[in-house]
Formats: sequence, C-alpha cells, structure tokens
Amino acid sequence: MAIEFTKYHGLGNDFILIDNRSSLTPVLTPEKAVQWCDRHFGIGADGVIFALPGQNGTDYTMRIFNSDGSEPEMCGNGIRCLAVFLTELEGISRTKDKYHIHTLAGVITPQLTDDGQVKVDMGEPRLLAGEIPTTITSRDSQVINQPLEVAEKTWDVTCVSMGNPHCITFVEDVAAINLEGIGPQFESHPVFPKKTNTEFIQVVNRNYLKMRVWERGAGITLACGTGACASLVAGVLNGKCDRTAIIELPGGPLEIEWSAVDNRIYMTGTAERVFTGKY
Ligand SMILES: N[C@@H](CCC[C@H](N)C(=O)O)C(=O)O
Repeated sequence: MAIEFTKYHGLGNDFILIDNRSSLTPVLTPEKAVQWCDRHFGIGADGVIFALPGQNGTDYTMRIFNSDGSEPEMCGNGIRCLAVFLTELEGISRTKDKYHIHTLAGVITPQLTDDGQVKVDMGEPRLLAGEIPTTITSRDSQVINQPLEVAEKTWDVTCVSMGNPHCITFVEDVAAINLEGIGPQFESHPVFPKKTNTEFIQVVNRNYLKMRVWERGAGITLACGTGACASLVAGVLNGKCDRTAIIELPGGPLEIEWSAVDNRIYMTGTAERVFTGKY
C-alpha cells in the first residue's frame, strides 16, 4: 500500500517526513528508507523522519534513519523540519508553537518564531570522551585540540556530542578540503566506536564561521544542524569564536548560541516544505 510523505529541507539537508502518529513503530524498515533516499531509484533525501506519538509526557517522538539505513540519535535540521510538518498535520486544531520532542538524545524543544524560522533548544553539549564516544585520551577526559592521524596527515580535533558524535577540525580554507576522500576515513576511524560526523571549520571572524561536513551515514550534505552546534562549542573551547555566531554552510546560514546562563545550545534556522506525494 502506498504511504503518504512530505519532503522538506533545512538549508538543503533534505528529509522525507512521514506521519507515524498512530504507532510507535516506524512504518518503514531501515532497508526501505535506504531505497526511498536513493537519488536515482527513489525519492531522494539525506534521511527519513518519522513523527511518532509522544513518550514520557512529551508531545511527539522523532525517529530518523540516515540514507544508509543507520539510526542516529538526533538531527538538528530534521527537527526544524519536523516542527513545521507537525504544524501542518495539526492544522486548525493546533494550539502551540513549541513542541517537546522525545529523541534518542533526550527531549529537544523546537519553537516557531514570528519571522517563520524555527529556534531549537538543543540541550547541553556533552564533552567527555566516553560520551562522544571516542577512545582518544587526554588528561581531563575532554578531547580538545588533540592530534589525530587521518589519511596520512595529523589533524587537531575537538570532539563534541550533541546526542550524536561530532569531530571538529579547524582549517585555513574549507573549500580546499577533499571531503569525499577524507570524510569516510574520519567516519570509520577506529577511535570512534559509533563512527562520527566530521566538521571542517574555517574561522572568518569571532562571530562568523564557514563549515563543510561529512555526515555519518549520509556522506556530504549541504548542512548539519547538530554539526553546526558542536562546531560552535569547539570554537569556544579553542578560544576561536564567541558564544554566538553565524555558521555558514553550503546550503545557507544557521544562527547558533551556547548560552552562558544555562549551558544549553540554541539553533535558529529555516525549514521548507518541498512537495508531498505517495510512494
Ligand atoms: N544532518 C543532521 C544530522 C543527521 C544525523 C547524522 N548523520 C548522524 O548519524 O549522527 C543534522 O542536521 O543534525
């Protein structure tokens, strides 16, 4: 039987959204998700997102399969798309502009803003090596500016978890990075037991960073919300940027703040519906 879907994107990081509110079990298997995400033989997307019933007092649950069928803990651009999708599903019965969403990374709270964007309380970054997880060791158990050998080169990396793992490295020129060549080697490096997303960051000034990303389970994408949050944290920890900055991605800008008051990360950006269909 055909399943209804809506395609969305957050800065070109694109997702197939499915109304799964009648069950806690996703209507697609990971294998089917791979086929749906295929850009030649399917609909084409970086992942499939399911809007499921809430758990433990939350409004809804989000689950996501990457385009390779693996299941990440969280997706920053995806949760903005989910928030807009939920407003469309609720229609005139909608009573709120803020949702508490159960995810594998904890409760995440997106809120629609007056200018049509979505601001997300992404929670607190996790910095301990065991929380990333990574086996890279350092004196205080945080991985900040530590050397890592990848593709016959030593990279200084900082590791941050936003529920999902991120490895950040600062470079002179993001455009010069051979993402396709080295991204997979970071992703599957033995120091990351759950693999990793990798962000290459060029600091333009203390409030403006350029980023390119190789995503775990999806490869090169035009944007990564959790990656932008993790990169701002890495920038602050390395003394390279302020606690609020614009992160410029190939698909567009995200505004990221790491609050000194509550230690939480706030991400603001767009989410656009592309089309609906049945498949
Ligand atoms: N693009 C997403 C992250 C999606 C999950 C990631 N590929 C992983 O496996 O951790 C974002 O916007 O955060």
